[in-house]
Amino acid sequence: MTATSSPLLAIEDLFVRYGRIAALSGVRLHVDEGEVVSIVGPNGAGKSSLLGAIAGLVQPAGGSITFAGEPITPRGLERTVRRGIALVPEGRHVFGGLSVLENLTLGATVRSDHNQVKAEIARFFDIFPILGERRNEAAGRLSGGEQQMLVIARALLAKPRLLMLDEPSLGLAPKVTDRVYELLAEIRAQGVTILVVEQNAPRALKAADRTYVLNGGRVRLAGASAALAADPDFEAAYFGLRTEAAR
Ligand SMILES: Nc1ncnc2c1ncn2[C@@H]1O[C@H](COP(=O)(O)OP(=O)(O)OP(=O)(O)O)[C@@H](O)[C@H]1O
Repeated sequence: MTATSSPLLAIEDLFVRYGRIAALSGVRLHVDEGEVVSIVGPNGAGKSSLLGAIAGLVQPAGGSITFAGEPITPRGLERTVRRGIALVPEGRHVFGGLSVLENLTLGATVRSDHNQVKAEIARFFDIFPILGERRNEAAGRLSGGEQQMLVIARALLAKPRLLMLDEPSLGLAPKVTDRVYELLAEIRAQGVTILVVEQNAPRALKAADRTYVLNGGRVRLAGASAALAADPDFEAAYFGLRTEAAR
């Protein structure tokens, strides 16, 4: 058992390498239960590698990841889901040939409370009637925004303690992005902890309690999102420039 004050997710000195490429070099971060935490950074900063390591999909070259007091070792996604971690990867991976309903049902394969699952799917269709109306249509025919809602709902049906999202606003119009972030606020209100990766820094800073700025595989700046939004060093950290303080 963990002490109640321990973070839900704790990462110490994490290294990830792909051959000679260092994707992460000594990352340290934590996420407390009930928090929304964002990781922002440009292309190639190491954001997806970080989520991959937490999800047990990427083998770290060093360091430790602890979730709910237990070490995460790369043993595949199903094990991760059973642990209580759900990952919504970049790029809205719906099963295009399967129906909307079949996609949702797949998210709940680790559960045996089938009536509860049905009730949760019905609730989702209440919130997004358009997806309810199209429940028997192929998911591949939905718009990008609808597919994003569907993959988030599918991840939630595994009843995660930690929901991780990789660039949920990528390629979506601002209004659709608003809707995605409204959905995340509703999910947070249900008590789910959220770790969201974004290149869209203003959006992430608005949504998250705390933010880490990642660049070149290292955390360059971290703190309460409101404070970072006003920090004159924020842009320099994001773009990997030297900050005033470092000069
Ligand atoms: N499978 C891989 N093989 C080799 N290099 C990789 C692999 N995956 C990522 N990299 C490299 O590792 C570094 C970090 O990539 P990563 O995808 O984690 O960053 P990111 O911040 O998520 O970027 P993006 O926003 O472009 O997805 C980059 O230099 C990238 O080219």
